Amino acid sequence: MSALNSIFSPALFKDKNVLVTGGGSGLGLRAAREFAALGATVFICGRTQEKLDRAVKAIHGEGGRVESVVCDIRDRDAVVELMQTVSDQAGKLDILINNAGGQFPAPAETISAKGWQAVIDTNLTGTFNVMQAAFNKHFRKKGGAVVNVIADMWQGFPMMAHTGAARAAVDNLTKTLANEWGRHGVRVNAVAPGIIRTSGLETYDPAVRPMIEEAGKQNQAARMGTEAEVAAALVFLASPAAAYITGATLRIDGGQSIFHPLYPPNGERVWPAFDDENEKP
Ligand SMILES: CCCCCCC/C=C/C(=O)SCCNC(=O)CCNC(=O)[C@H](O)C(C)(C)COP(=O)(O)OP(=O)(O)OC[C@H]1O[C@@H](n2cnc3c(N)ncnc32)[C@H](O)[C@@H]1OP(=O)(O)O
Ligand SMILES: NC(=O)C1=CN([C@@H]2O[C@H](COP(=O)(O)OP(=O)(O)OC[C@H]3O[C@@H](n4cnc5c(N)ncnc54)[C@H](OP(=O)(O)O)[C@@H]3O)[C@@H](O)[C@H]2O)C=CC1
Repeated sequence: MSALNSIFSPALFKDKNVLVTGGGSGLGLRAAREFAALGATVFICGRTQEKLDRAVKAIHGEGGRVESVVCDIRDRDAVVELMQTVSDQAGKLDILINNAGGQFPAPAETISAKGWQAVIDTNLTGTFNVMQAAFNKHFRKKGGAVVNVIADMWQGFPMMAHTGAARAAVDNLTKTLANEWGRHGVRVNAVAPGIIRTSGLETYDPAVRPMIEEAGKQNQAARMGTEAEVAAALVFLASPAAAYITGATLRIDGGQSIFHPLYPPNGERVWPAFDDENEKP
């Protein structure tokens, strides 16, 4: 069935139910399409009905099974209800892709109290709300797999102090919950995308886009990542191929997070003569 040229077996997620938060757009939508194409029944959630409706239409158009639920992950009660809806409609949840999130670029000194709180509530508390509710309703008894989507914040996250702090916290939560829930058969991992060309980037102020375009080339691939490249990692970590992987964070960033001044991106070299010497046939 797959219109996505997936390298994974088409029945990989047959009889599996997957929840993708923020599945109405960008990375979440791409992941939802991949899971559906690989046989899963997919639930997507987000705050905006129209976005979810468009996503459902797209996945149905590809022959996939998908349901949508409007839910703000910051609202604990709504998240508990979301898990009940999955239970009522599908009986169980097997995989959680904790992808919903967002922030706004701003120098730290300008972030308002409300702005800080909104980003922490969304990316840290919201992500925790969904994991906790999924565990209590579904995973405690039957196990499952969680993949959290965080960000490349290992060198700090200039212009993104709020989300850098929240994502570092989720990196740590990933390890904590992998330990706490392992005995219940639950694996908890994360992916850390670098800069990925998605519709999400278009929500940012046009004034910062040139900076993002430039930052997107600062990696060994010298380009932004694609939604498909992140979705492939999400599928892998959620699949039985990753049965022995838990508490890990996979960086999908073309090497952005391991930037080294001796080997900057774009093939530039600090000592070209040395390089030329080595490259003689
Ligand atoms: C910088 C170079 C490197 C770039 C690397 C990029 C890597 C990451 C990319 C991505 O993640 S892609 C996109 C993901 N999608 C988004 O980020 C979408 C946009 N973000 C959101 O919707 C966030 O979830 C939100 C901002 C937390 C929205 O929360 P909420 O709906 O509650 O927001 P509001 O009620 O509108 O605002 C609350 C509070 O926040 C302040 N605020 C919002 N936007 C801005 C802004 N652009 N600049 C300054 N402040 C902002 C807003 O003003 C409110 O505070 P007060 O004004 O009332 O004090
Ligand atoms: N693109 C990139 O370069 C990178 C992205 N990321 C992260 O990856 C994830 C996906 O981003 P991307 O696809 O690029 O951007 P999008 O903005 O397209 O995706 C974010 C999704 O999350 C949903 N969402 C946001 N806040 C909430 C909330 N409180 N409750 C429920 N759903 C919510 C949005 O839907 P709605 O607004 O309808 O609620 C939207 O569908 C985000 O966490 C993002 O920060 C991380 C690193 C880099």
